[in-house]
Amino acid sequence: MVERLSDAERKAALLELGNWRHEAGEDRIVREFVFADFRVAFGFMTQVALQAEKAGHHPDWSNSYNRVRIGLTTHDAGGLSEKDVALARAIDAVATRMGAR
Ligand SMILES: C[C@H](O)[C@H](O)[C@H]1CNC2=NC(N)=NC(=O)C2=N1
Repeated sequence: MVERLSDAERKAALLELGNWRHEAGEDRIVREFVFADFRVAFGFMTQVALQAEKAGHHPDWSNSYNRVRIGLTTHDAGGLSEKDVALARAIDAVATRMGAR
């Protein structure tokens, strides 16, 4: 079973990720992505879904037209784990390729 990140590990991860915000209550990280239109936003979600399946780790997310809001936490660990950090990195790479702002 994957371990929850310590305070120091979480702080280091947030510094590295940069664009993600920590929600202390649920111990999760969140980021909102804005794309050119719905077609691009949905393409992004499709790419992220494939990565999530590959990782066996899945985002909590919502979509409204060209916006995708993503929350990451590890239910099994009761908070943030290295799996969330790894998925956030992968998500950021897809978002950059797809011109997110
Ligand atoms: C059995 C399966 O691997 C687990 O239920 C996985 C699936 N995806 C998951 N995704 C997330 N975000 N947290 C989990 O704890 C989790 N657990």
